[in-house]
Formats: sequence, structure tokens, C-alpha cells
Amino acid sequence: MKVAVLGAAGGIGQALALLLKTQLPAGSKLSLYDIAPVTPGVAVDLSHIPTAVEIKGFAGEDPTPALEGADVVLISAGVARKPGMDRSDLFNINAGIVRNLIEKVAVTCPKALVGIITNPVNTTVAIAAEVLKKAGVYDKNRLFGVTTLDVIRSETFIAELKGLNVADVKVNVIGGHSGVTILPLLSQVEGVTFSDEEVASLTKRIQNAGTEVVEAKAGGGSATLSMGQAACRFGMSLVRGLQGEANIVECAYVDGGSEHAEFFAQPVLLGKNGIEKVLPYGEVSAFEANARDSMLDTLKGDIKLGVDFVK
Ligand SMILES: NC(=O)c1ccc[n+]([C@@H]2O[C@H](COP(=O)([O-])OP(=O)(O)OC[C@H]3O[C@@H](n4cnc5c(N)ncnc54)[C@H](O)[C@@H]3O)[C@@H](O)[C@H]2O)c1
Ligand SMILES: O=C(O)C[C@H](O)C(=O)O
Repeated sequence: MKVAVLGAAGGIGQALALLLKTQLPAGSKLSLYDIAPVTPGVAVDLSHIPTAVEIKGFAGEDPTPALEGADVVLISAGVARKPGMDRSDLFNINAGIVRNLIEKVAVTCPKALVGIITNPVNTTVAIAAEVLKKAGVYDKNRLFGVTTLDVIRSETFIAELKGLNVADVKVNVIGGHSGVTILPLLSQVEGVTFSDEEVASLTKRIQNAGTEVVEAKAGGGSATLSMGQAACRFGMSLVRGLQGEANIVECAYVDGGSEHAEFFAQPVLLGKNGIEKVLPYGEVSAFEANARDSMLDTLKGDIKLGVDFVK
């Protein structure tokens, strides 16, 4: 099993690489790539951790050596928000970065499962899909926008509010990954009830949680450590699915034939070929149905921006 992290010298990349070095199955290979010259050094640093995961780091303009033979590629390369910015403000820089990296993925490891972390996810995933289509290697079951941070935030905040053991809290988060497009399905959480006020305020907190971190870091970036954990959880789920483990389900932003939009975050069953099955997200409350329908213009606009960028 080989996992490549692109953007590996960054805040997310380093945290993710550390977690993968300690959690990937014995015998795995972990390859780190970033334009930053420090990247081989990051790999040397991590290589001193005693796990049976072989790690190599690559810097420079060409990610090809890091991508050769990769089964899973996780991409966090690009710039992060500062206070006052929206995720869409990152489009101008990150769109080109994702396009260029995916062009290399298409040539070097077209069968890899690709998880896109780089924002704006609603748009960068559409960019990746168009690039892969252009190269003739698009497989909708192998491309994912990583929305796991919305899921772990929801689990954490629900457990805090209701005094639950966070390990017992499971929640689907559907839609996309920005503002109103993030929709936690609180009505489905087992063993708790929420008042209307709690639903409204908790939904808002989950939707604005990225901004909560951006403001707290006061110009020093956005979520990196919680995102490293979220990306590791998602990456490990991809790996476990590839290894044939049963019942691996995660919410992700995928081209899953949704009736709502070309890309939509919802639960998917993972397996040896990526998505084995797109799962229904279940019954929703009137509040959730309204929030879902109201987000669609925004989400479709975000997707169109990505499609038009490549066309
Ligand atoms: N999906 C999510 O839930 C989520 C959560 C948090 C952050 N993000 C996004 O992830 C991205 C990275 O955030 P971060 O905090 O790690 O930023 P960061 O600035 O700490 O790291 C980004 C890294 O990307 C590298 N990079 C830039 N251009 C590159 C290229 N062409 N090839 C390879 N590497 C390149 C930089 O050198 C840097 O090391 C941002 O776009 C951020 O908005 C997404
Ligand atoms: O908010 C951001 O800009 C980063 C990330 O998308 C997050 O949700 O924390």
C-alpha cells in the first residue's frame, strides 16, 4: 500500500504525515511531496519513528516521483484562509495548483484513490474531475472531496452539548464544504433530541467552525491539526477499503449520482475500487430539507466555477 501526501510540508500535510506514519499498516510506503525544500527533511524526521512504514520525501516542481505506484493520494497543497476571507477567495491560487497536480496524477497513478483537501473543496473537486476526464482516466468512484472535518466537528460539538461519550456519536454531514453547504443531519443522531434553538445554533456553529479556527489563529492560518486527524481518518478508511475490510462507511463529497447536484457529500461504502456503493443519507427533518434545498444554488455555482476553469 502506498500513500502519497501532496502539500506535505504544510500545516495539514505534516500533521497528516505524522499520523499516517504511525497508523498505516506494516509494510506500507508513505511518500511526501511539497514545493517546499524542507520536505525531504520532514520525511527524514518522521523516518526516525519506529513503525514499519517506509517514508520518502520529495521537493521541487515535479510530484511524479512521489506519485509513482501510489494507491491513495491526499492533496492539501495550496494556500489557507486568513481572517476576513471566504474559502472561495482561495480559488485564484488553489485552482491552478490542484489542476497541475491532478494532471500529474492522471499520467502517473490514474488508478489511485484521490482525496482533495485543498479549498475551496466544492470547486477543486470539480476541477480535478474535469482534468481527469480530459485525460481520459476519470473514474467517479476514485475521487473524493474530504469533508471528514465537518463530521468530526459535529461529533465533538454534539457530545459536548449533550454530555455524551464522543465515541458513541455518529452523524452524517451532507452537501459540500463551505458555509451553508455544510449540513449536519442532527435529527438522525441516536439517543438525543435537540430543541429547535439547539438545532439552529449547532448547525450554525458547525457551518462556521472553520472560521472559528481562522479567527482564533488571527492570521496564522486555518485548521491544520484537527484537519490532519480528519484526513488521517478518511485516508485510513480508503486504505482499509482497498484492503478488503467490510463496512467502511464515510461521508465524502463525491460524484455519486445525487439528485441534488453533480457533486454532493453523503455517506459512501468504501471498498477495493474506492466507492463500492453510494448510500442514501436517510430521512431528514423539515429544517434539514429546507437547508438542503436552499444550499443548492450556492453549491451548483461552486461546481460550475470549477468545470468552467478547466474547459
Ligand atoms: N477540506 C478541509 O476540510 C480543509 C480543512 C482545513 C484546510 N483546508 C485547506 O487545505 C489547504 C492547505 O492548508 P494548510 O493549513 O496545510 O496550508 P499550509 O500553507 O500550511 O500548507 C500548504 C502547503 O502547500 C504547499 N504547496 C503550495 N503549492 C504547492 C504545489 N504546487 N505543489 C505542492 N505543494 C504546494 C506549500 O508549500 C505548503 O507547504 C488550504 O487550501 C486550506 O484551505 C481544507
Ligand atoms: O475554514 C477553512 O478555511 C479551512 C477548512 O475548510 C475548515 O473547515 O477548517
